[in-house]
Order: sequence, then C-alpha cells, then structure tokens
Amino acid sequence: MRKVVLVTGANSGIGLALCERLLAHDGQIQLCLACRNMQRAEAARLALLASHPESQVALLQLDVGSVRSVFQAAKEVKLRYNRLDYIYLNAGIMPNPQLDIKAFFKGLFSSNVINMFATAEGILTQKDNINSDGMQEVFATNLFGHYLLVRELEPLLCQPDSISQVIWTSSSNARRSAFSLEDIQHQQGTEPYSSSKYASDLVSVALNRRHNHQGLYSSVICPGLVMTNMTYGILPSFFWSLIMPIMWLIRIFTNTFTLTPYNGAEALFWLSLQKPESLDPLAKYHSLTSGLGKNYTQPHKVSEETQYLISSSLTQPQQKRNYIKLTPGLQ
Ligand SMILES: NC(=O)C1=CN([C@@H]2O[C@H](COP(=O)(O)OP(=O)(O)OC[C@H]3O[C@@H](n4cnc5c(N)ncnc54)[C@H](OP(=O)(O)O)[C@@H]3O)[C@@H](O)[C@H]2O)C=CC1
Ligand SMILES: CC(C)CCC[C@@H](C)[C@H]1CC[C@H]2C3=C(CC[C@]12C)[C@@]1(C)CCC(=O)[C@@H](C)[C@@H]1CC3
Repeated sequence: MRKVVLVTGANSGIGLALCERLLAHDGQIQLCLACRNMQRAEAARLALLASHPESQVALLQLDVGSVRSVFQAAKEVKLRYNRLDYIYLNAGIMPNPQLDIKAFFKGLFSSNVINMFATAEGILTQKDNINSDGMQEVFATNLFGHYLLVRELEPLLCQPDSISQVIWTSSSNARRSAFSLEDIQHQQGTEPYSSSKYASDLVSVALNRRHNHQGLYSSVICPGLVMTNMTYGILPSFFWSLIMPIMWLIRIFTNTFTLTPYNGAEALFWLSLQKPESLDPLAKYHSLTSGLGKNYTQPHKVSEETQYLISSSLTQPQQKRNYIKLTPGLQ
C-alpha cells in the first residue's frame, strides 16, 4: 500500500530536503506538500518531480498561522485521503530575530561556549506580531495551527489496525525558562520561538499519552543549526558567507552544526524508518553531523524539570485549562 505523507513548510529548507530524501528512499509514497504560498509550493513540486519523475507529489494550501486555513486544509485532506501514515509538522517562523552581540562575545570566552553554539541560549530574542486571528504569530504558526491540524486529522491518524507518526520539527533552542503555563502564547516575553518549541515538546508527550493506544505516535526532533531562509534572517547572507569557514571549523567541536538542509533533515528521515513503538516519547531526536561530514541521529532525554512539568501539569485538570487560552473570537 502506498504510504501517505504530509509535510508542512515543504517548499524550502529542511522541509523540502526531507521530501527529497523521502522520495529518494521510496518513490511509491503519496507525498503532500502543505504550503501557504502556492507559487512556491508549485516550484518545489517541479523540483521534486525533476529528480523523481515517476513520483506522486500533491499540493495542499495551508497557512498554519490561520485557524480558518487549518480547518479548510484538514477538510480537504479528509476528502482526498482515507489514511495518513506520516505528518511532519515542520513549518516554522522566527520573526525579527535580534542577536545580543555583547552576550555572544561574553559566551565565546566562557565554559558555556559549546552549549551557546548548540542552543543559542541567552543570545537570541525575537519581536513577535499579532496575527489576523488575534493570536501571537509565533505561537499560532509554530504550535497552535499544527496542534489544530492534528486534532482535525485524528480520524485519519487513528485508523484501526494501522500505525501513524506525527513528527515535529522542534529545536534545541526550546527552553523551560522561556515557557510559562500562565502565558502560553508568550505575550510577555522576548523569546517566543524558544517558548513555542518548548510547548511543542510538551504537546508531543501529551499526544502520546492520549493516542498511543490508537496507534498514533508523536516525536520531536532538532535539525541542528541549518543554513535556511530562517537563519539568513538572523544575520545578512554576506556575513554568513564570510564566516562559513569558521562554521565548518566549529563543527569539529559541536556536531550540532549540520549546516545543510539535507543534513538537518537526518532525524526527520531517520524517524520514518523506525518502529514508532520503539521510540522514547521523552526524547528529542537530534540530527548531528560529525567533523568529517557523517550524519547520524541521537536521542536526548528531556530534562528532569520538564519530566516533572509533564507529569504534574498534564494530569491536573485546573492547569489543563490554562493550556489553550483562546482569543475571544475563537472561543
Ligand atoms: N534552520 C535552523 O537552523 C533550524 C530550524 N528549525 C526549524 O525547522 C523548521 C523549518 O525551518 P527552516 O527550513 O530552517 O526554514 P525555512 O524558512 O526555509 O522554512 C520554513 C518553512 O515554513 C513555512 N511556513 C512559515 N510560516 C508558515 C505558515 N504560516 N503556514 C505554512 N507554512 C509556513 C515556510 O513557507 P514560506 O516559504 O511561505 O515562508 C517554509 O516553507 C522550522 O520549524 C524551524 O523552526 C529548528 C532548528 C534549527
Ligand atoms: C558561528 C559564528 C562565528 C557566529 C554565529 C553566531 C549566531 C548567529 C549563531 C550561534 C548559535 C546559532 C544558533 C541558531 C541561530 C544562529 C546562532 C544564534 C539557532 C537559534 C537557529 C534556530 C534554532 O532552532 C536553533 C537550533 C539554533 C541554535 C544555534
């Protein structure tokens, strides 16, 4: 049977590289590129068909940052397919990133330098926007739209006698300290990206608790630092080109500098080959690339603090209510 695979944010970067790798491995899959911009989606489809002319690549209009679009797209998916084997929740944004140069140089000469390069802890903030649904844009795009999509597609994902995988592109930038149950949209802080990725790690655990018995398994990955439109938004591209030799050098000390979308997609691709029952629901799977350019995937257990948060908050009804504080228009 032809597996059905849906990828959000499939028209560029890690999402597109993943599609290329999935088709190279199995040309029989039914691949659905879920993108907000249909011109860019068509360009991606043509690029994929150029290298895999026999493959089945469909397009789906989806703006994950819009509740209406998510409902429409889910409806369309239910009309087109009667099963969904893999759903990659990969679309993501980091608007108006600000690099704290002073903190960066301070970190460079501290014992925390490797961690700083792997996670950007303490050196990166963003300025969020409000979207047309009245929600914080980063939360709505990176987390909420994807969550709604999974909920809407439950009938396809939880088919009797079949297994499905939900795979989130999270980040090692996800940090407990950036996330608050009292402010899940991160209206108050300056690290909405970190907060949204941490929230996706929590939601993934919750999905496993809720749906494993129905054959739905959820996992999170970190692709490492990858040169994509997202990272080109942090520093100007000429600067990245200038420091590229340094980046290759840094890779000798931290294998988290995967750098190319192909390498960054390693853990996403690797997960598609695993038996989901054998995966650790409390792990984040990291794409890593050695100094010699070898790709591999490694699980990192979530912190004890996170495990505590999961076991206390996901089981207490009064705190559950704080999870999704919808805007008045959506209630
Ligand atoms: N690059 C990196 O170093 C890292 C990236 N990640 C994560 O990887 C994922 C992919 O990002 P990456 O490939 O790097 O960056 P890109 O900017 O290349 O890809 C992001 C993709 O998401 C899509 N997207 C953004 N907003 C929406 C939306 N509202 N609805 C639908 N699609 C949308 C973009 O579409 P469009 O072309 O229309 O903008 C694009 O296809 C993200 O979740 C990011 O957080 C995690 C860790 C590190
Ligand atoms: C390497 C150079 C000499 C200087 C580059 C400094 C910073 C621009 C980078 C250092 C660590 C990087 C990083 C990210 C962005 C660019 C840096 C801050 C991410 C936050 C990109 C998105 C993610 O999700 C994370 C996994 C990345 C973590 C590391």
